[in-house]
Amino acid sequence: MSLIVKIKKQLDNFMLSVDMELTDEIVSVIGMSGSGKSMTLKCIAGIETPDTGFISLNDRVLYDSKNRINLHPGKRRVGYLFQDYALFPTMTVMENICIAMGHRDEKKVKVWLKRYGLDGMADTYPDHLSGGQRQRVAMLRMLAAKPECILLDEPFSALDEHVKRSMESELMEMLSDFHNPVIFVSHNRDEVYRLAERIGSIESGMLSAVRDKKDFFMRPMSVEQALLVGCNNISQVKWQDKHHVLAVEWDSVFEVTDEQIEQLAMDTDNISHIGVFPQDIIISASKAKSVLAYNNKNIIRIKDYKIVEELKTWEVSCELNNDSTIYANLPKHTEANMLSKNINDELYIKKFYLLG
Ligand SMILES: Nc1ncnc2c1ncn2[C@@H]1O[C@H](COP(=O)(O)OP(=O)(O)OP(=O)(O)O)[C@@H](O)[C@H]1O
Repeated sequence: MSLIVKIKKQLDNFMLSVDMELTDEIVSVIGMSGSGKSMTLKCIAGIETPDTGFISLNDRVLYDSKNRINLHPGKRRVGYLFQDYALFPTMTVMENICIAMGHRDEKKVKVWLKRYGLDGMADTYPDHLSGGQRQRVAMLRMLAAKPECILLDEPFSALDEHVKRSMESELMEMLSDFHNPVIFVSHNRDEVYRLAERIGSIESGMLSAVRDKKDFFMRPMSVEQALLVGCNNISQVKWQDKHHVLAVEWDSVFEVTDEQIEQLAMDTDNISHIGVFPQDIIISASKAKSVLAYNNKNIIRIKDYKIVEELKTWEVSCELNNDSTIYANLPKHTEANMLSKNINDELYIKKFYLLG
């Protein structure tokens, strides 16, 4: 079971370049808005045509610019689930699914409908279904066509928050019998972390190496990857010597260990920025002693701060002398009044990432 995609396509403002190989697994493609995620899926599905390259699915060539092969979308055996489901509005649920099967097997469809909470809805038209029901029909229709690969483009974005989670587990259940490649595009970090096994990001038009999801989330390597995984405190750096970098925007020196250098996937010359997750910042004075071992390194001095109550955390936005801002997160169980008493004028950085 494999999907090989090696394509280039000139878009309005940049060249999209994708080189990836999937087996029986769920890979998530993430990236900023407009980075080319949907275009990548459309090229695989055959709705858009790359300028050059090659796409194959289980050894069937879907697209090959050199040999002028460009299979019609209907012949690719690629299931594509859009954000807006695109059911045929003038067909009932039964008809929508049967047309994808290529034949009418009402008995089988009724079993599927029952299994996915759509019992008695065979004769209903899409207009009369809720968002979650339409989503289930679209998923069943996609699977009824027996695809050899599935592309999911923001499949839950049109659903209410409480429906999203149940649709997500239903989708995972449906996919548990699907031993073929799946590509999943979503803006929602939690969703990506739960569903995907590996992740790749599109940065400046280029798909990065597709990495294990834990590694991707815990060890961002570039500024874009850092922002995508929530490591949103970023500063440019200048090397002072082999073990020290100056974070320019924060006017602070950070000590780089040999271990960090060994773990780098790039040359230290290519390090341009430093990134810190909001949860890796210690802001309370009571903890200061334990971190004094940092010996005046990995400390950022602040001028002022504001505390904003978020749903799950306290967000502390700290203003620096040069007016830049650093965000720290504290668990919700920290009392707000304790918080304000304990904040001093220094932030202690527990962990930071060197970014290229
Ligand atoms: N047919 C086309 N020809 C050239 N460029 C296009 C075409 N369609 C879209 N684009 C451009 O391609 C870029 C990528 O669009 P795409 O929809 O793939 O982004 P995306 O990463 O899916 O964004 P979002 O997360 O906002 O959905 C956009 O800048 C868009 O203007």
